[in-house]
Amino acid sequence: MTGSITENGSDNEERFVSVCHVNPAFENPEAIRPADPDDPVEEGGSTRSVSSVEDVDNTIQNSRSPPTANGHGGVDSPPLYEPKAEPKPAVVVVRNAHKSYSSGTPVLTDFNMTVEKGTIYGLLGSSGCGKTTILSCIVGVRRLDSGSIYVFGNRPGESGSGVPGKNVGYMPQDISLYGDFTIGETLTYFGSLYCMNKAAIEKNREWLVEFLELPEPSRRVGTLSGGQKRRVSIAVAMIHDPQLLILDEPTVGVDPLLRESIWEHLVERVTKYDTTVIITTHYIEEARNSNAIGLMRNGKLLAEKPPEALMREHNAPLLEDVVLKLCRKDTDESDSFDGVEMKKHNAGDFEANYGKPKPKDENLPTMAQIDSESVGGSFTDAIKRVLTLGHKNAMVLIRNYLLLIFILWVPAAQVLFMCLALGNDPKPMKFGIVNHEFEATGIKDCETLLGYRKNETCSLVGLSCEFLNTLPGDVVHQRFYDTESEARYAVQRGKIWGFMSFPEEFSSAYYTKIASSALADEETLNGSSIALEMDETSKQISGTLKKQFGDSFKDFTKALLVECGYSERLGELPLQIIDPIYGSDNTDTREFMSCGIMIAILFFFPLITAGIQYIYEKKLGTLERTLVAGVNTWEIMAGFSITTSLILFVQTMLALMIVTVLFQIEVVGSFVLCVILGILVGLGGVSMGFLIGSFCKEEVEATMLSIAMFFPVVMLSGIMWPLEGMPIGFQYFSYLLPCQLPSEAMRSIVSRGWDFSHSHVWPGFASIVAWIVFYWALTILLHKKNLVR
Ligand SMILES: Nc1ncnc2c1ncn2[C@@H]1O[C@H](COP(=O)(O)OP(=O)(O)OP(=O)(O)O)[C@@H](O)[C@H]1O
Repeated sequence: MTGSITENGSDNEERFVSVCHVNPAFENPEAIRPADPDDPVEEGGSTRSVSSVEDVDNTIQNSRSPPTANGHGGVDSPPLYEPKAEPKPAVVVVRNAHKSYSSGTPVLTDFNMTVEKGTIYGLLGSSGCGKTTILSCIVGVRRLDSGSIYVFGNRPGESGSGVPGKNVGYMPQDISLYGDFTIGETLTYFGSLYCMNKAAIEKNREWLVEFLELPEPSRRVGTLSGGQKRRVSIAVAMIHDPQLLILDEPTVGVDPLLRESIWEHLVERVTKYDTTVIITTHYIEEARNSNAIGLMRNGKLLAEKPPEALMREHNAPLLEDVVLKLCRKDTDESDSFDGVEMKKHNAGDFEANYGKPKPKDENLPTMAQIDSESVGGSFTDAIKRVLTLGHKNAMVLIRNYLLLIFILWVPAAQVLFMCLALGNDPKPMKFGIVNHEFEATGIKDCETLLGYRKNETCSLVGLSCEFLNTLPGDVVHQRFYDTESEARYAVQRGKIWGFMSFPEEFSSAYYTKIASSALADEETLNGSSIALEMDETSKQISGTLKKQFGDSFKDFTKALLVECGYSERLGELPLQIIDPIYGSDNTDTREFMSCGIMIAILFFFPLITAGIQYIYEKKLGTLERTLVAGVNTWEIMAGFSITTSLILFVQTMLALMIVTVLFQIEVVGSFVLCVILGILVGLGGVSMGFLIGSFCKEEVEATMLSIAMFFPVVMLSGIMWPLEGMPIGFQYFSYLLPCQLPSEAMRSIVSRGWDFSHSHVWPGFASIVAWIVFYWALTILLHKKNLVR
């Protein structure tokens, strides 16, 4: 949008057009012809253009000799109307404004500005001098470090200023529109944000499409050219007929004829409806049509006067010359301070008009007041805006339906993968057997031995094989070895997890032990023991194997006792484990983990997507536009939450179906409670996503932060491992995490069937609601304090 001095006339077509052909149009539209890069303007024998403030600055930097006035190609055409002599009440007043960004370099230094009601104020200045910064402070999306701004007599954001809100129309420098929306949808969306009724939106929309020569309203914004997008952006700023119109470089990339008609329309608006317009432009001569010019340089206002007065005062036929002179003067004054720009702001022009500014507010010019009726601050309007935002979010998702399908399925797919991989009892496990009973009987395999046993009742041969036969084949893969050293070597080679060895006299000794345990001697006791040697490096494997051996041995003993005419209860431990109260004998760790996993995924996935979407909207500029439309942070969050709740409903249902249908985990309690909890947890994630999105600048930052939080939260919330397994301090700390109590509540509903009133259930709901409130409060506070990056 800006360019360097064009020596050959072909560098920057847009600007070139503005210099050579625009201004005549104001006087003589017939003189307009399309831009021709090969049609440079003669300037003192060479072709050059010094029409933008950039050019002026560059000219000063590059050579201290000014270009001749009549060589600029600008035409000494009169402005569209004469400046008005009487001072009018001020709409925008800026006093002693200071602002710097995080880099620390001051962008605004002692900046003063006054914009009168019903005027066009042309803010000129080279690239990077702070024009956009001051405009964003005026519309209330940024704050000054010090100094004050008054809009319609109030500070931006104060009730009554209507700014941000209905009283201002803001066209940011960037396009800041949704590429997937059509032109019609875009205008309807912003019109609805201003709570306009359908008829008014329709009327203004039709007019703007015609006036700004927009393509047909059904065209998607993303498919338009840069200039067309810019015109849609102007239309958005005007859709609600605001009293204050702030346009940041609206004429860049716009056809000269259209540029002329935009200016004409602005003039008409100002004269007919007393609208106030602040416009920035790099095309100096274009700004002659303003009532007042504010010339900015390095964050300060060098002059603020009607263009005619400036030209008269500086005895210059062109506004460009005035700008040049003022910039040169400023540079000279700065240089006189040993090259350090320490010159205090020259507020002479400003003071001549409005008196010496004081830190207090008493010297403010009379303030224009707005019609308080027009400020859309009612609760009904807020609800309308929330619904409009919700509708917009839904449209964005529907337009990206592949993304929507992905979003709906991802949590369910993650639950599926997690449940497939985690919490199952390990199987099969290879285990070695050294059976010395084979040597005693002379039979070398269990199959033959068991064949013998079948023909006899209470046979005291081959009990080792009887026991091995009770071990489930899909859990324990048995591998036979002749000696312990062979089996031990196999363990050392990592081929088996351990081995068991049966003594030669195992059958008779074990029978003696169970039949007359009180009389059993040392030899009998030794002979009835099975020795286990194991690789204990994996507690899950060795623990599962030991449990399996214990269970199978109990079953084997009971069967033997019955076969030999004894009560099977002799084979039971004194510790009787009766039917479980909750869960079942064969409940695996997956059942324990699945609820926590579901909660963790339903929290973190929306967290990341919300954070990324928020940052995307920030970068796109649509968030800024929405805020300038008077939408509050809570309304944006509520609008997003409406759409997300529907998505979360589907996500929770799908995740629960995976758990119940595919993994056969029965939901003993209320399914509805589970769904509500899932949605609340997702909303908790969304709320935290907003918080993260507020202080992260880039999507990658938000993603990395979310990933960094995922594992600690999951690990410390008792999802993978019972809380009792953690150091006591961490156990208490885990109650402060957003997933801990909801996981416990979900587990209690699913596995134990407890209802909402249970002390393990309601705290899960209460804690996630508290977290949502906390995240919302913090996000709103960040926005209020302007700490959003
Ligand atoms: N968010 C930000 N963080 C840090 N620095 C910023 C930020 N926005 C702007 N700046 C810096 O502040 C200075 C003024 O920027 P600003 O956008 O207000 O200039 P401008 O006059 O509007 O420029 P242009 O005409 O090119 O749009 C520039 O140096 C810019 O790099």
